[in-house]
Amino acid sequence: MAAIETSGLTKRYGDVVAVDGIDLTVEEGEVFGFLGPNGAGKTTTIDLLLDFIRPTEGSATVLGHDAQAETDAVRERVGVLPDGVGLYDRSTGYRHLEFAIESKGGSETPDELLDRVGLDREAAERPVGGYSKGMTQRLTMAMALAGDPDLLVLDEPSSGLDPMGIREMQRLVREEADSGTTVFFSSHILGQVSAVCDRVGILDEGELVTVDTIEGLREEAGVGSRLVVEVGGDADGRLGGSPTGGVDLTALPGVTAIDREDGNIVVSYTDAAAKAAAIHRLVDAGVEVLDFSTEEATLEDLFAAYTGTDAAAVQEADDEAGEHGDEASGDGVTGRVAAGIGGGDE
Ligand SMILES: Nc1ncnc2c1ncn2[C@@H]1O[C@H](COP(=O)(O)OP(=O)(O)OP(=O)(O)O)[C@@H](O)[C@H]1O
Repeated sequence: MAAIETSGLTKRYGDVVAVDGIDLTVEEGEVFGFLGPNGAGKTTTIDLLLDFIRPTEGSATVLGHDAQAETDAVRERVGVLPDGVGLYDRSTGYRHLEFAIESKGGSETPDELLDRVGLDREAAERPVGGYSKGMTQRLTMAMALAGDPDLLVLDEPSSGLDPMGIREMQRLVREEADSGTTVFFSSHILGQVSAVCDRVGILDEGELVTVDTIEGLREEAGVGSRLVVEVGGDADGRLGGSPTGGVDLTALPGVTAIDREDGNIVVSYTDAAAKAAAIHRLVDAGVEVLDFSTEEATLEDLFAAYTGTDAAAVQEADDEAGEHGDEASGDGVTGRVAAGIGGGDE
């Protein structure tokens, strides 16, 4: 049974097609990254899965239950970290956790959940109205973990976290996955998705443009990486004039092209294992390898290849998120991405 299955899932608001005929399967136990620029339709899709809104067309099942007809069964088994959560400002962190545990029929204590997300107990005694964005995000993550859900739905979970907070969140996601929980994780921050996800779906203007592993995406998008090998003076003789002469590097799995640039041999590859294999093959052929370096295709290149957007703008948003963490307002990052890559509505 799939953890999430959608068929032609569509949501229109007047002329705006927020989600456009999505067919998506997320397998049980996987960590699935739902990646897209702001305004791509990520939150709308999540809201459809949880029956916060109704589809214009199409259907969805969550953990085998119809998302619209069996909402209670779905919500019992799903932990949700929503984008822009509404907490009760005057209630303490503890009160929120007690409520979450009770409503999910959980057996854990609030302290256990606090420890898992790294929120201290003294903070949990205070009303949440005074929390920073990062503290709020940790608390809502703790609430999502209450009752040991079978599926975790995290909408931009790293929003407001500093780099260490982001790493802790990623560790939590992997821990949950290791214990069998399926994780559906939306983000516009590419590095965060690639660090934890088994597979990624890229959403652009409401359409699911591709679903694959990160490696698979690299291969399919043709934005491979390059190995630049500096070779000794007699290399040309050994290589017989062609880029690598009798040394057939293109036969290596994951190698897509061989070129010569400024006397160097440039191996383009989509599989990291090809790097060492190419060096060994050259050395075995008697070529003098003086030095080598790699130029990795960035995730920004990958994202740009799929969404036709500007990789530099995506990189800027990624950097911004990493540098400012707790201080950065989600809106600041949102505005920059929307302006840079044109996917937003703000
Ligand atoms: N209630 C609504 N009424 C009208 N349009 C809406 C509504 N909710 C969403 N939209 C539009 O649907 C599109 C998708 O929005 P959605 O919030 O799902 O995107 P997103 O990928 O989650 O982006 P973000 O990260 O900015 O939240 C946008 O163009 C948005 O303006």
